Amino acid sequence: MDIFAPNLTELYARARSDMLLGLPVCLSNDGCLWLAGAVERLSDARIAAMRAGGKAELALTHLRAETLRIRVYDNDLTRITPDPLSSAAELRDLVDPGRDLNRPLMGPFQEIRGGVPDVARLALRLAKAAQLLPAVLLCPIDTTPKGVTVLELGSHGTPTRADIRHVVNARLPITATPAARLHVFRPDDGSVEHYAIEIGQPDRTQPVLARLHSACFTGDVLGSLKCDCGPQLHAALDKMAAAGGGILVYLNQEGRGIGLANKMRAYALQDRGFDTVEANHRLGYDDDERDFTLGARILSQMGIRAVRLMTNNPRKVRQLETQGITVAERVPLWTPPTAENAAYLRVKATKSGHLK
Ligand SMILES: Nc1nc2c(ncn2[C@@H]2O[C@H](COP(=O)(O)OP(=O)(O)OP(=O)(O)O)[C@@H](O)[C@H]2O)c(=O)[nH]1
Ligand SMILES: [Zn+2]
Repeated sequence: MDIFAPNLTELYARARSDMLLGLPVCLSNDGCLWLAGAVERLSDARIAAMRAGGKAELALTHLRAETLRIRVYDNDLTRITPDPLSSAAELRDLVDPGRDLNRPLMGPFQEIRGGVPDVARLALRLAKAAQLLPAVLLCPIDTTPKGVTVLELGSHGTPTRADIRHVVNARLPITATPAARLHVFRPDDGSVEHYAIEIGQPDRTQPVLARLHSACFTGDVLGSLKCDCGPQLHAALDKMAAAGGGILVYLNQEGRGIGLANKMRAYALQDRGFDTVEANHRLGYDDDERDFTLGARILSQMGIRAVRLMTNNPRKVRQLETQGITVAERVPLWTPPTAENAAYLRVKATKSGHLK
């Protein structure tokens, strides 16, 4: 095997980057070839070239389909035949919920049944991994155009979770305590880095006070009043400092894993009356796209086997436990609600199963 040839993890990472660049990727399934590109990023010229053969499918998640009242035949996704003349902007209109209310009479849509939904499923997965709107254009082709990344379905399987490596750590005195260190972790699939803030010298022979915090640029950095992230972050660090030790894993899964651009799309929908869960669904995303197993792997690498986890979210507890980290205790982490975040916190409790 050619030592410079990308392995499966590296190929998927390339395909994800291509999607983000607006380049189609080639998906090969049982000898059939498809070009697949994320609608959000495709130019008119690339769409025209992809559709040169005359056939095309537009794939959306079932959640986006439900918003557009499109029938779903493939459980988690739907495929429709796009208008042969539709421009890049018109396709984007269809997939971007920010425009739904401007164009209330979209449709009727021509659903596609049969065929191979697995190709669409993989393409949607790549668009999500690139934190784009989960909507892809798929066009069958005869030969792979030069330079296009090729992924084969089935034969190689899909890559398992990439390893994550400790890169560096250094002392970082912070407001909560001068006794803090920042560790940086880097996944092998070229995705975003994650951090761990180690407070004091936690006793690893006992369950360690820990938190998995998900990035929230608006709350953590700007002090947004729409959520409780900033106050939770600082309360957690203060409690760890008061207890003499702890580890806060800072996962760069902004917006529950959909990225800041999509979170802001969701906020715009919330200003039109949708709640935090409904807004994600209208985008085509699940309400929570985070992978907490990353947190478990970071904790394991730091020599942590058991934790007292500061959270109100039972999913975090479950996912840590399935990854072999013992959650000896769940420590509630409440901050006083504000007029701006009360409704958001209520929806987390009623729809997302957050505990009191
Ligand atoms: N998509 C979306 N993400 C949001 C919204 N409000 C906050 N977030 C994100 O939600 C996440 C909140 O993370 P956490 O506080 O770690 O998680 P949690 O599920 O609330 O659980 P605990 O705080 O541990 O109880 C962050 O990634 C925020 O960016 C929203 O309205 N929509
Ligand atoms: Zn937040």
